[in-house]
Amino acid sequence: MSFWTNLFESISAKRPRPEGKPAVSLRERFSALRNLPEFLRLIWQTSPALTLGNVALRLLRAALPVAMLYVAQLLLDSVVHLSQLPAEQRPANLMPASGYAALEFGLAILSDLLGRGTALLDSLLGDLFANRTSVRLMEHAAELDLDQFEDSTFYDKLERARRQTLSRTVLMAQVLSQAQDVITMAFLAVGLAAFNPWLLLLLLVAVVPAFLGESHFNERSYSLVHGWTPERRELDYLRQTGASDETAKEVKIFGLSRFLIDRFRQLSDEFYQKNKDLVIRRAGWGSFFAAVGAAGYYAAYVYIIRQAVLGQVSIGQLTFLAGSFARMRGLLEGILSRFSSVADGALYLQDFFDFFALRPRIVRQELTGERPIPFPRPIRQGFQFENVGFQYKNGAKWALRNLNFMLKAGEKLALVGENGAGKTTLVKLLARLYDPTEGRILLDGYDLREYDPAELRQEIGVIFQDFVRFQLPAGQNIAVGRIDERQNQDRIEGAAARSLADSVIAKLPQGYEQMIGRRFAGGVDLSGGEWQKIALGRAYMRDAQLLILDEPTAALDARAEYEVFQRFKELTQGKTAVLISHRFSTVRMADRILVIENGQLQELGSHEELLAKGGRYAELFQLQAAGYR
Ligand SMILES: Nc1ncnc2c1ncn2[C@@H]1O[C@H](COP(=O)(O)OP(=O)(O)OP(=O)(O)O)[C@@H](O)[C@H]1O
Repeated sequence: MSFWTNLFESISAKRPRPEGKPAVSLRERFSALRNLPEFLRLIWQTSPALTLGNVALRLLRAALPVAMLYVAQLLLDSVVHLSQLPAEQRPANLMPASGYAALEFGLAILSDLLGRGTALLDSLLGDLFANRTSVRLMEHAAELDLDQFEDSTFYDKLERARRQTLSRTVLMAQVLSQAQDVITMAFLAVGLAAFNPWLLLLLLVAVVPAFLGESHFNERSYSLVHGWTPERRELDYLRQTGASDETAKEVKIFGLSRFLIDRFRQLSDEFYQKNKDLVIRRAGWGSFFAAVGAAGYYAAYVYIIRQAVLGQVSIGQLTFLAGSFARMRGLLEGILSRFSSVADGALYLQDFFDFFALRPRIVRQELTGERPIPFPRPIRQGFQFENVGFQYKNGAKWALRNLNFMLKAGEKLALVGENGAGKTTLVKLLARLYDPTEGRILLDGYDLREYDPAELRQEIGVIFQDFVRFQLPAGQNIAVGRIDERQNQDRIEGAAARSLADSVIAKLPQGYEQMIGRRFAGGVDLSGGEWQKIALGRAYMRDAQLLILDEPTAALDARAEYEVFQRFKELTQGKTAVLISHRFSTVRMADRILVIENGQLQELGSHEELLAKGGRYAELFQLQAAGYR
């Protein structure tokens, strides 16, 4: 005990632990193995036929080594027997030996075929499993809440779960090979134990140190990689920012590439150094343990040869035993070292399952016991904010507080306020991307949380100021507003006409089929205002009862903006709408205007009322008007 403890302490003496990240204990590694049954279940679900085939081939392969060794023993003994016959009798007695030789040849061919068969099934099953897993990861990520995406520990989890997609297929092959080798071992052990059980013990002594060493270094490397997840994310970010179409413009103008490259180099060098120390120590100790293993093997070999010399075993048995011992040593070493990589794989699986264990919190809730509450069509009263307050998880202050007002059905409400006042946050609460931290929002008398979030979102169309520029054909870029209608060309063109995107698309060489954005071959990029018209088209694509436009016209020229809003009033007749804008020419078209300051409601009323009141709105309006005079 103390020898090994000292040994391992000396191995790890000079290695600083990755900052703040505790190493993974052997117990944790063992307990991570409990993830394997679930993992195997997932593999089985991927393809029962491929899994069964794989297992069957491996079972056959497991029995082959002992069969081959045994046939070799018979062959040798019969050759020795043959050599002891008078020369003239030999040709007539060739049969058993040549039969064994043919059998051995057959087994060798079979072994090769089975090896290739399992490799093939492994690769097919692995590919299928990796694809299914990626799909499941995407599906699950789609179910989660926005604030979960804004949490960096969540991202680290997602990152580790994603990164391991490939290694999971390796893990699968390892688990299966492990089972196969254990069975082969069992066959060989029976033969060896029948000869002398002490040889089995010698075998363990020869191999266990190598296993412990391997296990120790695997644990170190898992801790290192695990502890470095945030930095690796940063590395990816730097790599991407340094060379992507979205950032190239600013990186060039500001001359940022040196800054980004230096940071990348610094981080990657640091990781390289840490990893280098580890791999060097691992190689050194690995050689030492291999020597211990070899000494054990040769001790056994000498013993078996001695028995042969004493005439206690035949030459055939000598080859069988020496072969078995060598083979078992190889197998046992393989099993033990694979055990630690399987245990590591199982630790990574923990990240994977942890990610799937995350549950969205924004779901339908039963608050009044009346369920399910169908979404009102049409909305009769509107959205009532009752003392609504909201604080971002990672935000120090309240983004919104004490909000009390009614967004009436059919009303066009404009939100006005300085940068960071809380306008976008209010809109996110309406779409239930977040739930209020305090207070509640009622829709026609029921808490928003009582409606099905998916149904709610179907009835709300939001175009955010940072809308996504999808790298898709123009028509599809509008169709994302109602993706199930993407084949409905009339609807797409109707939406484009309302948002003025039709004139943009008319100028594109391939019209609605034109790929936009620069990411893919043949893509054409648009100006900021042209993109905005496309994004606005998404709002019209959707037949929603509540339309929210968060600074939808910021990039539009004056004429386009005027036209957009003229149409907007007509086209959203009877619908409820919320507009966020910093342009008062737009804002004044709304029925009522809500002024937010520091997350609090400051004023609420029509343009005329607020001007007459001479408060904050009047002040901001005059300020902007003065700029035009
Ligand atoms: N995801 C987030 N996590 C933490 N804080 C946030 C987050 N999003 C916004 N905030 C903070 O909440 C406050 C309100 O932000 P919000 O985006 O609602 O402002 P806004 O009125 O829409 O501003 P702008 O006119 O600049 O678009 C700001 O102080 C902002 O820093």
